[in-house]
Amino acid sequence: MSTDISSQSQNTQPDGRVLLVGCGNMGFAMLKGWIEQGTPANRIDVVEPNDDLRQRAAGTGASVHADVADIIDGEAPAMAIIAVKPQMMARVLAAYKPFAAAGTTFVSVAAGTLLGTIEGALGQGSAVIRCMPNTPAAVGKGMMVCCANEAVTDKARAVCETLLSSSGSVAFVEEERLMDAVTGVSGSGPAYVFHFIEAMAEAGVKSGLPEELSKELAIQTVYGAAAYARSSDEDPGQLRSNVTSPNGTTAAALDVLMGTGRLRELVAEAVEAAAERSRELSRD
Ligand SMILES: NC(=O)c1ccc[n+]([C@@H]2O[C@H](COP(=O)([O-])OP(=O)(O)OC[C@H]3O[C@@H](n4cnc5c(N)ncnc54)[C@H](O)[C@@H]3O)[C@@H](O)[C@H]2O)c1
Ligand code: PRO
Repeated sequence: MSTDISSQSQNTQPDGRVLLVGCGNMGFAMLKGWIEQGTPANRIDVVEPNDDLRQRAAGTGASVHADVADIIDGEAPAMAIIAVKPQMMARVLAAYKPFAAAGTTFVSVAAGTLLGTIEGALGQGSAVIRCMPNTPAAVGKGMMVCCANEAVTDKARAVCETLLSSSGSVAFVEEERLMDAVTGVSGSGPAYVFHFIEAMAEAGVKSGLPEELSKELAIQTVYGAAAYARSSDEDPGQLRSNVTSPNGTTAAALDVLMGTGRLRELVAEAVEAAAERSRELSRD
């Protein structure tokens, strides 16, 4: 599903500034990732109306603005990343139409907002990429999945990949409908994993561990297992099997987790619920 465009010989740095619109949970996670991974802060503008969040963004060195009016008469950015709530997209995008007309490529991270809806709000023929990131982007370990409309040039696609890859892994899908399932797995996924960490830590306490120690064991176990799965040639099923001695402690636990109607079914149900909510948002 990924498109490897990073090997193209053309320059994939943006020919201009990068604009981030909305610097809440997801916007700030991406901003932090870009800057920590080397994107120069002095090339980034942020529009964020909330005073505290704008100050937080300013702390990265980016130029911050309370309102689009502060920048709309200036140079159009090469790329504008829109990270506001899906319900606000139409109103917010309308204010950025001049940039779209001037050739800015827009990257929307809004769940469930279709490429056609975004293009409609910015003006027909506008270049739009839909992206589903996740918050581990804040530490350079995000998963960003993108889908571009026909107006996006190969150069803009490559520039988008370069920018986003400073926050983690990037993949492109050609079929937009896949973005709903992507949202259910990697977009919302960190919340499932954080919940699993909470559950492991609570279970440790119930089994007699001190709270802080139990939390540390839960976090380090998830972190270590993910890092191992990432670097290993063996698939996760084999890695699980390697932990599981016949009739041992892990087997006793997996008898509980892998029973009929247990974790696999529960996760499938949760992922499908998120994907269905993404489809619903696209119909709003
Ligand atoms: N949080 C996640 O894990 C996550 C993951 C993937 C995608 N997303 C998507 O990211 C988007 C933002 O989600 P969030 O969780 O960061 O929400 P959030 O509420 O934390 O952030 C949205 C920000 O937009 C700002 N805003 C409101 N009006 C604005 C305007 N006119 N101009 C500029 N900024 C404005 C708000 O002040 C707020 O800080 C959503 O569309 C969501 O679907 C979020
Ligand atoms: N957070 C957003 C939501 O919950 C989109 C994916 C993760 O809607």
